[in-house]
Amino acid sequence: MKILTSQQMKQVDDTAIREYMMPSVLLMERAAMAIAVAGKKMLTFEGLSGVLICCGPGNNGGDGLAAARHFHEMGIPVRILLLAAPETFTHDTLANYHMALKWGLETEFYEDRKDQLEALENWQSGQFLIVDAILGTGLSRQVSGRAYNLIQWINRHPSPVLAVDIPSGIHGDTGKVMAIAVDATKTVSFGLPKVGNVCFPGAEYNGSLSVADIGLPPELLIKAPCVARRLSVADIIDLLPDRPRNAHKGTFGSLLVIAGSTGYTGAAIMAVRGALLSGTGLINIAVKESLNHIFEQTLWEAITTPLKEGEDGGFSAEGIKRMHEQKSRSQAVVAGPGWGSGKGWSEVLEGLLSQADCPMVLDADALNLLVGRLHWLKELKSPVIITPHPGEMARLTGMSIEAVNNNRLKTALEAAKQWGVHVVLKGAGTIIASPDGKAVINSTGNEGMAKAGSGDVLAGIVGSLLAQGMQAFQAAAVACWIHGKAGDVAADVIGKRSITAVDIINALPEVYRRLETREGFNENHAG
Ligand SMILES: NC(=O)C1=CN([C@@H]2O[C@H](COP(=O)(O)OP(=O)(O)OC[C@H]3O[C@@H](n4cnc5c(N)ncnc54)[C@H](O)[C@@H]3O)[C@@H](O)[C@H]2O)[C@@H](O)CC1
Ligand SMILES: [K+]
Repeated sequence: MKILTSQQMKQVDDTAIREYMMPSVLLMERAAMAIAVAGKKMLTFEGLSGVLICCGPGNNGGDGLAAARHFHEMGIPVRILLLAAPETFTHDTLANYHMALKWGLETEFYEDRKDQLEALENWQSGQFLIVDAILGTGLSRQVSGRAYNLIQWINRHPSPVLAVDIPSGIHGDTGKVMAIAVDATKTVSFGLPKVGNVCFPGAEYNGSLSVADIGLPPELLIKAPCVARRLSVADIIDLLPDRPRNAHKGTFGSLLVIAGSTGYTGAAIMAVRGALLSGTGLINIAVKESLNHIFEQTLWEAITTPLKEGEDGGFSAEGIKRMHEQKSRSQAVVAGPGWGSGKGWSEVLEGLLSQADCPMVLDADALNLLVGRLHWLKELKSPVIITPHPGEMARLTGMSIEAVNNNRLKTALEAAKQWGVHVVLKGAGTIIASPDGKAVINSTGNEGMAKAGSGDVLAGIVGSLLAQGMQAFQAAAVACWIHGKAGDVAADVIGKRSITAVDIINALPEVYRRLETREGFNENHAG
């Protein structure tokens, strides 16, 4: 599914209005009907007896005013709170304001007075639904003053909240919370989801997210430029490499994992286990000689290449030579998990990047080594995928973690373009960005996966799919989906709190089994 910026969505709306002769009030009417249908279900489900609709001056408020008519026609008591004077309304919002009056509805101005809100609280004995039509994709500045206070009141009130298009206060292009945002129970977005609906932190505020058809011409939606996409189960099934019946282990590629050091052997083991269970034919793990016995004993299915150690981490010159020989026999490399901070690893990394003759995943300590050495990524011969979490991304870019998180999509896209690598910016709603400007926002996974070792498993899955011949961007996006889904499957069985990286690994077979048997997964648009 496509994800649009506010501007891209507006372009679609404008083209529908100008070139497809769709009156803008008709689009608003369809949007309002979708809100009324969703709202009616919430009223029934929660046993509520009225709808309080909070309307801003823009078209988002117009959707709310039009929805008021539909609720009224359904016989549901409606109360309309206006945040701005009608003189400031957009054309269609004003039209719907007048229609609401003609339909016999009353409106009241939000005075920002305590007694007004106290009186509201007891309306319908407090049993009402709140419709948030304060701000939509036209949000352009920090929320302050009366709008801030009303949103604060909405968030404190026990009523369920239905957000129109996007929760008010979430920036449509970034997902950033503009000082405050409505914490919705459900959000109905129109046409296609906006970045703010799917990018965290904004995505957290949707509650459950659905996308309503408001009658925009299908061919316009198909042609519409988008800033990112979201992969469905069908996409994942489509993208996964075929497994021919007459395959041999060479068919499924050979992966070299360069990982682990004293204190961090677990990281290497988890990366290899993630890769093993993702279908690679042959896995070779390049490790320090002194640690070899650990891998021999724990990773029966992998081959180990014990290498002479360097003075401060990494390998000796002879060890590095052997590592390159092994690399030349591999279709993909995973480097970095559990390296530790020894300076010797920088030689290993520089060598890998200067002779990058197969696709490579750089994770964890390999990323820390790249800080201040991003020029090593210049003139890469093969695709490189980096998998930073926001902290690593902040160190790599020199931005603050807050700045990274406030614009995750743009940060990943710009880094990918500037450094010429594929970027997997981890965290809720992982962003996968390519150097040529493509992006995917991942929909799977849960907070239970925020545990040490989880990233190592992901690096292993990406490496495995690369070794099986997938293109770098697709391998990264599919791996993130599968990794997240394994976390979701694990959460279903043991709950989120207790999930460990090993549980994610153990859930991988079930994820692949369901994909292979095309067994349905519950799609969750809100991710
Ligand atoms: N034809 C269309 O374009 C359609 C638009 N639709 C709705 O229209 C919305 C977009 O409408 P608009 O572009 O009018 O934008 P909004 O309705 O989001 O509001 C923009 C207004 O809010 C003000 N504003 C911006 N930031 C503010 C802040 N922080 N605090 C207080 N006021 C602020 C602006 O000055 C402007 O007056 C969508 O989210 C969707 O709900 C739907 O009706 C479907 C069709
Ligand atoms: K809204």
